[in-house]
Order: sequence, then C-alpha cells, then structure tokens
Amino acid sequence: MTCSSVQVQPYLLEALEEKFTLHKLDTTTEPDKAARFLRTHRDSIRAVVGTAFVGADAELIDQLPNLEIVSSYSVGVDKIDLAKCKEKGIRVTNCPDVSTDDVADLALGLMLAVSRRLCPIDRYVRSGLWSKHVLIDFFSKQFSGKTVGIIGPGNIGMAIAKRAEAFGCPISYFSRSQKPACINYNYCPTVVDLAANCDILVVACALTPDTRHIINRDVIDALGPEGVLVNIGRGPHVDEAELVSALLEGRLGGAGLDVFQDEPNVPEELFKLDNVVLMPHVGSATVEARKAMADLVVGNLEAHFLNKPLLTPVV
Ligand SMILES: O=CC(=O)O
Repeated sequence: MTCSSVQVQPYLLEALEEKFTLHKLDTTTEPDKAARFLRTHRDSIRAVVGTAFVGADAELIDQLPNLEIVSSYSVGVDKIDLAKCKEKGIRVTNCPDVSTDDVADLALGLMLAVSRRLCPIDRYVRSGLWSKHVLIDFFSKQFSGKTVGIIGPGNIGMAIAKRAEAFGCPISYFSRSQKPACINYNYCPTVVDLAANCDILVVACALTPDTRHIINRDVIDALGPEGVLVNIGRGPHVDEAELVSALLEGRLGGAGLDVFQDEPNVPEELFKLDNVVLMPHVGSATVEARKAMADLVVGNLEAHFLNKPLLTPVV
C-alpha cells in the first residue's frame, strides 16, 4: 500500500502501519524521489491512500499494475481519475459525512470573520494600538439577517444553510434542479441569479468539469462591491485571477477562502487585503473529523481485503 504522507495525521499512519505494509510517498519532495519510489514498489502496491491534495491520477494508476483500491482520506475525489478506475476495475472510497459539521462551521466562521472584520481588528489589538488609544475604523458589517446564497445544497451546503438560518439569514440556493429538501429556500436557476440576490455567496458543491470556474467574472460582478464570496469547496471552482482583480479593484466586497487554485500557493496580492480571510484548506481539520476519516480509510481497506462490502464506495 502507498500513502501520500502530506497532511496525514500520525493516527492514520500508525493504523496503516499496524495492519498493512505501508510505503510512504511524500510528493512534496523532488519528482526524482517519487519516480524512484514507484520503480521500487510498483509491483507490490495494491492500494493507494490519497488525500484532498494528492490522489491517484491516470499517470500514477498506469504505473501500478496491481492496484485494486484507492481509499481517499477526503470527501472530495477530484484528485482521483474516477473514469480510469472504473475502466480498470479499481475500487475507490472516500470519507463522506464525518466532516460535514466541521466544514459547515468553518464556512460560518469565514462569513463572520469577513463580515465582522475579525482578523484586521485582532491585528489592531495585538499591535498595541488600542492600548495606545490610537483609533482605527473598526466598524464592520452585520452578519445576522444577511441573505446567504449556497451553490450546491448537498450535505455540507445544507449544514451551512441550517447554521445560517439560526442567524436569521434567508437562504437562496443554486443547483441543477430544485431540491424537495430546500422547500423553505429560494431557488435560483442560475449562479448569476443567485449572486445577484444574495449578500454572501458560498461554494459548497463538488468539483467536476461542470463546476470548474462556476465563479467567473459575471458571477463576481453580480455579487458586487458589497458582496462576500466564501469558498470551502475547491480552488478551481473559482476563476482566481478574476477574483483577485475584483478584490483589488473593489468590485467585490470581500472573500473568505479555505481553498485555492494551486495549493499551497496563494496569490500574494491577497495578503495585503483586510477584507479577505485566508485558510490553508483546513475545513475538515479537526481532531474529531480527521480521526473519523482515518477510521473510514482503514475500514474501507480492511473490508476490501476481506472481500466484504466497502463502507463508503465511490466506484
Ligand atoms: O477538502 C477536504 C476533503 O475533501 O475532505
């Protein structure tokens, strides 16, 4: 079995080491090292443990002739070539549901942090300016009661909606069709329509070819200079160059971002903007969620090798 050790907690590595023969591939090191690793282990590898950052693309799959299963330590499976896995009869599992609350909590945290300007005001206190009686403009925008627009009312989207409702926020949503579970929410048939009719727009859908750049210039312009974008989905959901110019030019009010196009690289222009809150893709990074995810990764592998039904199959 192989495992990308980036962002993988010791608990998972220990469980994998205890139950399987684990080869760790750290893809952040030189490509040469990865090539050597694959030359040495390619024939013995029957399972790959991927993450939200490194999965199993066609190139990796083609190099592993005995690969049977990819067990991903993530909800999203956009870093795995699912079509290739289907074609080759390779099983794929993920970690749904167990991080839903934590990702939704972070989305609310980002909405609150951007609206109430928590980060710059925290920096003001830390800098000692308050105790020197230097006043800054620390007025912010009310969050309660603002209209929240959700792209993708799946488990995470609905958990965000439920939380925002508790703040008195009316909910609007976009998905390909109206959802019976969203009877109390306002359906918008296009993302531009949704952006034009909400104060805070949240990306909570899966990344697929259809949802790549679902946030484009038209959507950003519809959200406007008072609007806030929150992305807890995937970086490529957003046309990042358009987002950066809109923020720099004041055409968008603010952004709370947990994910980026080319992680771990974040556009440096954003560093100087006080209306932007930046997180290093940590939506599910609570001790509780990551433990439950690790248990699912190991449980799926055990089920597979014991010829039992997979716990959370994707393919
Ligand atoms: O991004 C995190 C995940 O997919 O679990």
